[in-house]
Amino acid sequence: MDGLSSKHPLTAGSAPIDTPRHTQLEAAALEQEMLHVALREQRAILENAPVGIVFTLPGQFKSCNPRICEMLGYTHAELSRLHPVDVFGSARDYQALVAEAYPVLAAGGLFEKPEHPFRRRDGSMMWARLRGRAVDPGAREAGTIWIVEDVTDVRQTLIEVQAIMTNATVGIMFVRNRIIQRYNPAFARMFGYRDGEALGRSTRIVYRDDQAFHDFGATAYPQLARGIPYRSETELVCKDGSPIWGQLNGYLFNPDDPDLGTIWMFEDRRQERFDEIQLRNALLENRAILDNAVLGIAVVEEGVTLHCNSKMEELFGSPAGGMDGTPVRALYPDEAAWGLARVETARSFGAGQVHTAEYLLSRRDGTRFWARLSGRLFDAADRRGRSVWLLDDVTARREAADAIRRARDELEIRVAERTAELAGANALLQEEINERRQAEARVHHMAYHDSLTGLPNRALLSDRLDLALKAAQRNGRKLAVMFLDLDRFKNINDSLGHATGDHLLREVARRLCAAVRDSDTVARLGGDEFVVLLPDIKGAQECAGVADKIIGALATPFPFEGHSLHISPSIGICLCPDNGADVDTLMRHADAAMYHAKAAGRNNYQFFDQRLNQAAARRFELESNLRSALAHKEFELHYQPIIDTTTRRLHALEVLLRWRKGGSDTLVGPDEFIPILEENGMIVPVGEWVIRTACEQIMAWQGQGLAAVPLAINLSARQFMHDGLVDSMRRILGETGIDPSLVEFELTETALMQHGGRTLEILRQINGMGMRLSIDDFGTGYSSLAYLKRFPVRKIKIDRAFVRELEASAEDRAIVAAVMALANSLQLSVVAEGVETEGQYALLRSHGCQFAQGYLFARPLPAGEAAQLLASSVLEAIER
Ligand SMILES: Nc1nc2c(ncn2[C@@H]2O[C@H](COP(=O)(O)O[C@H]3[C@@H](O)[C@H](n4cnc5c(=O)[nH]c(N)nc54)O[C@@H]3COP(=O)(O)O)[C@@H](O)[C@H]2O)c(=O)[nH]1
Repeated sequence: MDGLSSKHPLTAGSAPIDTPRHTQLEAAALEQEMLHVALREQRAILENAPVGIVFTLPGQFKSCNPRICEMLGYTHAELSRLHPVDVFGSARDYQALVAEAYPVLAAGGLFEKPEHPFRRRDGSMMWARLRGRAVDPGAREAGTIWIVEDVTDVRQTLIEVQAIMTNATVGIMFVRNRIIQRYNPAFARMFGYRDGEALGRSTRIVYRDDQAFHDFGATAYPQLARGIPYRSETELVCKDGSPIWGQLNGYLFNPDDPDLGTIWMFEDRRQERFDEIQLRNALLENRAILDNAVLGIAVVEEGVTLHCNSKMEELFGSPAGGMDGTPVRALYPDEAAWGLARVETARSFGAGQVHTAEYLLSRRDGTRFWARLSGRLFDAADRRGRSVWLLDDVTARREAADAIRRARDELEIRVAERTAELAGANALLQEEINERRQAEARVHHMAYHDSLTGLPNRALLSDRLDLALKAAQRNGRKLAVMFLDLDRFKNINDSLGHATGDHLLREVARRLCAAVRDSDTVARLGGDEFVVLLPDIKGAQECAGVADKIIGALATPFPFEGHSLHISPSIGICLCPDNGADVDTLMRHADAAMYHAKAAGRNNYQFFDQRLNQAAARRFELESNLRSALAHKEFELHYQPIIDTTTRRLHALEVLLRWRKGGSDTLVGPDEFIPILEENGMIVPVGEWVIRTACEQIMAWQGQGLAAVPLAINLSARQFMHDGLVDSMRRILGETGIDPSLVEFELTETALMQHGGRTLEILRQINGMGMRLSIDDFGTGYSSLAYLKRFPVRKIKIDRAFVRELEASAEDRAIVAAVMALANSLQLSVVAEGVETEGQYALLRSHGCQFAQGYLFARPLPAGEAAQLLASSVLEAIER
């Protein structure tokens, strides 16, 4: 490898020349000189050659130039000592190259290898282009000359370029004379060609048609020729004819040598174009939306309207584009409104929220309208950044809302008023309901209770008795019904007045209730009639105990307004089941027993027995017969004389009613039937009949020429209370033509007291007609000086109860004396009734009694007999 050194100079290869000696010498010297020159030149070439030159013998470097040392990093001496294999990557690599090169070298050919790796002294690899030629192809040991060209950098560059080509996402194509020289995988993918498929083909294949191919060439190549890269976005076509849109960039390889061709890079921008189209469409759509939006839309930045839609301009009365670049402040009517809007907007944006509010805004012409604004920052992080605002004219809505609010307020007022009215009405209604309920309760209570005492009435008693009967029958127990009537209550009531009577009844009710158990029922049937129901009783003995208790309870006088009232009961007792098993029977039997108690002297109790039932039956029969008695003309009048005690002559006749029951011979006395007539009200027509008949009788007697004596006609309490009494009397007087002074009416104290304030008026009317009045049964009631003074009565009649014992009773005599004194002081006449003995008569006369009536003089006489009495002879008999 030192063949390039001076030890073994290479020959010039020229042949010896046959010249003269000196000439030969000179020629030789010249030749020598020329050889030296040539040798120096060659050495200079070898030493300065940019490629490595090595002369190898089998297994050794014979010689080499500096460049190869430089390439491999060895000194010349180091390299000379190496075996060639040392500069190869491995022995196998060396062997492989020798095996590859030897046939070529042996054949005298030039062995070439574009690149082969060698290992440098520092271990790094060097890629070199190898060219070798045997010095003597026939003699391997003659050695081989190798030219070694370092292509490491070029190779690296090629690798890098290849890598770029391979991995580029853009399509790259090398073109020369519009023929495709090379293209990368990306190009192949984009245009649908396989590797190498498009090589050598015209670039026409990427154009739509010839015209496009031509047009492109006409545009691009002149530009490239001027050294200006070609750039454009263009549409090409793929192998399958589909269009492909992309960015096309073209360059000349070497502007100085256009023939080297061009390089084209194509970036597929179909997606971007699609996105752009989409974006453009979206923008167009947005623009259309904005322009057609019913809301005003504006973009605002730093208090300035950047742009807005046509609706916004319309709302503010601005021409197209008139609001762009104008301050938002101008949209507000004043500084205060603008300031408030800013503060509120800043607060919302600061909180990362959309700002929504309603503001009064100002149009371009100064008019105002209410707008609902809704602003949103483009970037929530940039509070001072750009914002978009939606604006809606809500004036109409607000006015409508105001109208609705006003209407609602008015409605609420009206509703409140109406509610108040309704509440009032409701309260009234409620009050009415309550009143009605109370009234109903009262009515119900009244229906079942006695209004005076509050005790159960007949109806409620009947219910309770019915229930008690069923319970008693179910349980096999007894019950008792006690019928209770107050003795002489009528006298107290008539003489002391209703108020006293009422008070007494209430007190009696209270004491009765206190006397029995709570489980017993005390009822008031009316008047002075009470019933006590004992629903659970063992027998008659227990009943008698209760009756005694009641009698005891009422025995204590009842104090009232300074009076000490005495009352006693007559009690009739009836037991179930002994005396009856139903309500009617028990009530009827108890009633009958009560009458029996009355008959037995009052202030006692009597148990029912069947005989009483018969009496009750008779009473019932009487009552039913009485109803037809008047029509059947079964009544007749008897007349009892009243004599003047001074002359013992007939003074008057008392008219006494008799009932010829059923037209029989026996007469029924008034004590038996008058109470019944009073009870059923028939006393009014019967009483009128009595007055009329008596008057007619007088007229008849007068017509017969008999002496005219006054007639004393009894008026019962109920008759006196009847409203038609006075008219009836006036009618009878008129119709009979009787002298009114011949008619005298006898009224009991009871009757006089029962009519209250009307009594005096009626008495005056009777008196005013010329008829006279007297007080019957005087002394049995509450004989009051006051009414004697006030009432227009002429006469009082001492009850026969005081006359009966007159001879024996000093007390009765004292009473008669007192009555006489009273009558005298009031200038009243006195009639004593029931005079049966001369002794009684004498005593009465001695007390100054002017008139007397009794069996001593005459019994009540039929009209015929009374007419005879009127004859003087009979009068003589009376006078005796
Ligand atoms: N409202 C009416 N009441 C009338 C009428 N007719 C009668 N009466 C009243 O009936 C009661 C009973 O009357 P009478 O049975 O007729 O008894 C009268 C006399 O017979 C009776 N008398 C008369 N003298 C005696 C006597 O000496 N002893 C005795 N034991 N009885 C005698 O007295 C009755 C008259 O009483 P008076 O009326 O109080 O004067 C009786 O209360 C009548 O009032 C009538 O039409 N309407």
